[in-house]
Amino acid sequence: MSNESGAVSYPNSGENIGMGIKLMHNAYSFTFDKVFEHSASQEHVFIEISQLVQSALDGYKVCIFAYGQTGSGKTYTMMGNPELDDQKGMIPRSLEQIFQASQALNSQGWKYKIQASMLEIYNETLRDLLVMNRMAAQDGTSSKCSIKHDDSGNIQVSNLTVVDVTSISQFSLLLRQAARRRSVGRTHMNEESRRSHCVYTLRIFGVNKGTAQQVHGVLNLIDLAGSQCLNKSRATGERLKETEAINTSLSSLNAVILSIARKEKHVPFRNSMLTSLLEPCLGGDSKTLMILNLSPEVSSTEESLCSLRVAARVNSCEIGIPRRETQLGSKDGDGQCSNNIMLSELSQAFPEQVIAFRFEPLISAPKYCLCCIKVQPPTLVLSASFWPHTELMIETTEFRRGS
Ligand SMILES: Nc1ncnc2c1ncn2[C@@H]1O[C@H](COP(=O)(O)OP(=O)(O)OP(=O)(O)O)[C@@H](O)[C@H]1O
Repeated sequence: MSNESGAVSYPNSGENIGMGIKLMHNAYSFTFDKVFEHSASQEHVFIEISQLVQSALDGYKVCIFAYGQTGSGKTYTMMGNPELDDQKGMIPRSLEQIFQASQALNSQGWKYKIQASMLEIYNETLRDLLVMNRMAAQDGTSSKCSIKHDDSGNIQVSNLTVVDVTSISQFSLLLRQAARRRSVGRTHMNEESRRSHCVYTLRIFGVNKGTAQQVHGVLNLIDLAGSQCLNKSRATGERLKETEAINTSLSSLNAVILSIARKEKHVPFRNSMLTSLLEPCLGGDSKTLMILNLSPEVSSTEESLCSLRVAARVNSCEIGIPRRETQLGSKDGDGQCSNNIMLSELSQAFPEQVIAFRFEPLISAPKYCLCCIKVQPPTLVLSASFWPHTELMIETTEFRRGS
């Protein structure tokens, strides 16, 4: 099969196979963690991101977003056709994996609760895609969604419908409902263009009855509206207003990415709804992955080059250390752990390096096993296992961002 499609080609020798992409016959060349050729299947793409999805079940905040020019295949990649096995996109596949993996963990004492919410940002307004009474939401008689920052810097969306999801079929129904409600319009570039940014959120709460360990992970899957040159779009009226709003919010996203890449003190997260909502993913302790969709047509070269440059900048961003949200609930009687003592001992041993910790009583070990994940800049993680009245044991493991 040819390794060239329109203005885009892929190196077929050397160390960049599977990671390199070239535009306009080698005029511009880029390298990313992974580059898929146009013939790659949905399954093939999902294999690459499945480990990241899995880490939401382990208690991480995970954000996966698709970026690219209008008509380049973002919605196809993220949603695809959920009814057809080979065309299912990342969103239905992620939910299936979360459900299957959570069920497999039942045998180890884990019980999970999964909640879903779905919203779109249309012309700088938040719209709840799962609200029961859509008419009331549209005519303004129901409470409007808005972004709230709590005292600990976390972001909440007020008045957003959150649904407990108990099966894959129920989630599919919610996806269909959201897809029907998402703002779609016909444009010069795409028959069915999504005119909004869409955020699908899964909150995952896990409790282990045996160990009293709790995890709270979040999986954000985001299908951004497509960027589009105004003069190419031939948009007028409502479509023009939408295109301007989309381009403005994508410019804000680019400004945020540039600011993070330059390690500036002030990052302009609050300049748009999109960047306010993405703040915890881009500026915090999440594991974040960007999927860039490109149109291979020669006529799209200019847009493709802009998108590739944005992606290269994202690739160079250091967004912080992913943090796992997990804690040990108290256990009765025999199982009571002296957490505070152990933690303070450990913190004294390694001041300012302890960024996260988890308790994992091993089956055959004493109840007081503490596993501590420690970070030593730039990329080394020390993990220490600690039993009271025994020596601190330290081992080193390599730490990779985004894995
Ligand atoms: N890999 C693919 N295989 C088959 N069809 C595809 C693929 N990628 C995109 N398409 C088709 O191309 C068209 C445009 O794709 P899609 O709507 O996903 O683009 P988009 O980037 O989401 O556009 P917009 O930003 O305008 O919403 C759709 O008809 C879609 O089914």
